[in-house]
Amino acid sequence: MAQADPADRDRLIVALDVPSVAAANAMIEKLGDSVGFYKIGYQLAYAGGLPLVEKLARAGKKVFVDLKLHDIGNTVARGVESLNSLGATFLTVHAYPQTMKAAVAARGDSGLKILAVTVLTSYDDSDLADAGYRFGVRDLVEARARQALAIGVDGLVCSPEEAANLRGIVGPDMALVTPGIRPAGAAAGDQKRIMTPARAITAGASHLVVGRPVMEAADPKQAAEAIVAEIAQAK
Ligand SMILES: O=c1ccn([C@@H]2O[C@H](COP(=O)(O)O)[C@@H](O)[C@H]2O)c(=O)[nH]1
Repeated sequence: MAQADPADRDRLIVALDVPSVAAANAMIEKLGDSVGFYKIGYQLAYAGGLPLVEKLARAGKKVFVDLKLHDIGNTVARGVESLNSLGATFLTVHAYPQTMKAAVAARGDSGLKILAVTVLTSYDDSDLADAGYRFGVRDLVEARARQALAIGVDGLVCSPEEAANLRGIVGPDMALVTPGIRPAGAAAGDQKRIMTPARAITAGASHLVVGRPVMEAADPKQAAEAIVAEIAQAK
């Protein structure tokens, strides 16, 4: 397959959801140049994977640390300070005002960008009602996006279903990072608010987060390359 434009390639973020550093290294090796941006979340970070952030950054890859911080402001700030120097591009916090303010203040000018998780893509309106919220997904995502914008957060994690509406609210520059991506025919799994890569890009997503459709593919490299090709066609 022809070499992808690095700008298109870096709009795909592959979630390294694996149980060990050895499994992560094997997948990174397998994916080679097809992937330029990786996400490290709970599973790998808690299995000793945080040092991989620096290793990947030194190798010229971008890294999204998806720890979804949420605690009292002081603890969030100290956590962000510990992560500032790893060389990551993105760090997630939950979109609560105290949490977002603490994270934005603590990232300073380190270069780390704070992303606020609006409403998890595995949630629908009934999940929010079960959790005691009086808002549906669309309204809560929008309210949190407006708060994040006012606080100076660098980007939002949302479903691609909300991307077009949020792009109109936050303007062209803020990162809209969308999990819930499923190539045509792929199993949704526990994701409830999903779109194909092409539709997500057209809707205004800046980055697509993809885990299982790449990680569990028979040929992960081919799966990643197909998503990058879809991004290139849709932009
Ligand atoms: O709202 C959110 C926030 C984060 N995620 C993370 O993205 C990946 C998606 O993986 P898939 O296998 O493609 O479903 C995963 O690491 C989640 O923790 C999310 O899905 N939704």
